[in-house]
Amino acid sequence: MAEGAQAEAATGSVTVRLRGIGKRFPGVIANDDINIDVRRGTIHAIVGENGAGKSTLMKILYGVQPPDSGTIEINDQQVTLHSPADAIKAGVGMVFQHFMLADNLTVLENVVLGAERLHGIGGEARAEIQRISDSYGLGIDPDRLVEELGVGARQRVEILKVLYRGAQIVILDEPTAVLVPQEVDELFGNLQELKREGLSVIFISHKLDEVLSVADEITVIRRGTTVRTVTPHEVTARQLAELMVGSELPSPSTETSTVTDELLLSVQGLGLPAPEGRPLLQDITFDIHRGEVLGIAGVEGNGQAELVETIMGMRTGATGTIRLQDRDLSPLSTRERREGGIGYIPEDRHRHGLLLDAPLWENRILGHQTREPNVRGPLIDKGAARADTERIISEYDVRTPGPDVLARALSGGNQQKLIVGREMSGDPVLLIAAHPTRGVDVGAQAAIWDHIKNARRQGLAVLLISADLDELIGLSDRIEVILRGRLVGSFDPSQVTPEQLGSAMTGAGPEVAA
Ligand SMILES: Nc1ncnc2c1ncn2[C@@H]1O[C@H](COP(=O)(O)OP(=O)(O)OP(=O)(O)O)[C@@H](O)[C@H]1O
Repeated sequence: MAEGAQAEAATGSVTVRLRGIGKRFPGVIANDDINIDVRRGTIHAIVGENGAGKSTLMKILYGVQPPDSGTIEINDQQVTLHSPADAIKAGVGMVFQHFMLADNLTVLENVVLGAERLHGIGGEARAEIQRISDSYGLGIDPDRLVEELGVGARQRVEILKVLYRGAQIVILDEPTAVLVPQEVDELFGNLQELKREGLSVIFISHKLDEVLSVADEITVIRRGTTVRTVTPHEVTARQLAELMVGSELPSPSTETSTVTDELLLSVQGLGLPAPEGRPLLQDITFDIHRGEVLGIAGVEGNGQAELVETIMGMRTGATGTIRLQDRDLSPLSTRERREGGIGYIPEDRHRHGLLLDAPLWENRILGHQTREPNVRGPLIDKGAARADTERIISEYDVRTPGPDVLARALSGGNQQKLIVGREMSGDPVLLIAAHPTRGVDVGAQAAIWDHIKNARRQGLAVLLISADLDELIGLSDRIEVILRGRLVGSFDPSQVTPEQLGSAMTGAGPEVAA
C-alpha cells in the first residue's frame, strides 16, 4: 500500500532518499528500517508517537549522530554525514525547537556568525540577508536586535540562517509549538514560499490538523519503523492518529463545572521588578478555587514563566501576596511550597524538571525527597521509590525499559509523562502545569488532559500555562491573558475562539485597547 500511495502522492523528483535507516541505543531500537522519499518542492511531515524515533531520524539526517545501518541519498548521491557541517554542505539545514540566537546581537550578526566566509560580515552579507528575506517573504530587518523580536520573527531568523548557508532541505522540529495562531499562518505562508522556490521542507509535528493543512506528504513512524506515507487527502486527523498508535483512540469529552467557592490560591497585586526597565510582573491579581482550572494565555516571554517561578518561590524581590489555603507563602522556600501542597510541572523540563544523568527512580524523588513513599524515617527508601516509579511508568504509559534507565535516554514526550506522574503524586492542593503537553503525542496528550481533568474533579486548584490555545480552551474554567507582565483580559473558554485569544495575546484585541 505504502509504495502505491507514495508513487501517486507527489510528482517532484526525490531529493532525500532514506533507505533502511536503523539506530539502536542500549535496550532501545530508536530507528528500525526507516524508508522515506522527500520530493523537491514539497512539505513532508513526519508524525509519530512520543519515542517513535522522529528526533533520532532527524539527528541522523542532520549529521548529529550516525545511523547503525541504512543509506542516505541527497540528490541521488549517497552521503555520509559525520557532522552538521557535513549536512549543511550537502544542503540540509535544521531549525531546532529551542532557538539558538544571541539576544544581544543583531539579526545580521546572528546570521553570519560561523558563516563569515560566505559573504563577510558587512554590506555584502546584509544585502544577501535582505535578498533572502525578500524572496521568501520573511520580512526581516538585518539590523534589528534579536531581543526586540517576537517568537515568530526569531523563528524566521533561524530559517533565514539556514537558507543563508545554502540549505535546499530545511528540517523544522515542532515549529508551531511556540507560536500563536496568527504566527502559525505566517510560518505556513513562508513554507509555501520555500516550496515555490523548489526547496523541500521536512517538519516534525504532533499537531495533526496543522500537518493535514500544510503538508504534501505525511510519513507515519511507529516504533522506529515507517508505517505508511500518505497525502492529506487520503486521511483524517483521527485516522492519522490511529496509524501512529496502531489502534483506535478514545474521544475527548467536555466536562461540567466543578468550581466551588472555597478559595485555594489567592494572588494579590503581585509584582516582580526587572534589573532594568519595565517590571517583569505588574499588579497580577487572581484567585483559584477548589475544583477550578485557571488558564493563562500569552505569547512566550510575557511574564508567564516569571509568574510561575514567583509562585514557586524561585524569584527574589517580588511584591504583593500569595496565599495558599490562607497561608502566606512568602517566607517559604520552594521545597516548603511543594511540601505545602503544590505540584509543579515546570516549563523547562531539562532545567527544573529532571536530572538527565540520573535514573528514573532518582528523578521520582527529585523535589519530593522528604515525602512518602520515597522516605522511611529520615532515610531515602530506594525500594519504595523504585516501586513507585514503576507505578508511574505504568499509569502514565512512560515508554522505557524500567526505573533504572537514565532520564536522558527517554524521548522528550516520555520525560514529560514521567514529570506529570511525579507531580500528580503526593496529593497536591494546587497543581501548576506549565505547558504540560508540550512535545507529547496525541495519545499522551489525551492522557495528560484526563489527569488534569481528574485533578480538577478531585478538588485541586489548577494553574495552567499553555501555548496550545485549544488545550487552554478545552481545560480551563477561566482564561486570563498575560501581556508584558500584566493580566490584560479575562475570557470565558466556552465563548472565546483561538483567534480572539491570539489577538489579545499580541495586544491587538479590543480588551487591551479598552
Ligand atoms: N541518546 C539516547 N540514548 C538512549 N536512548 C535514546 C537516545 N536518544 C533516543 N533514545 C530512545 O530512542 C527512542 C526514540 O526517541 P526519539 O527522541 O527519536 O523519539 P521521538 O519520536 O522524537 O519522540 P518525541 O515525540 O517524544 O520527541 C526512544 O525510546 C528514546 O528513549
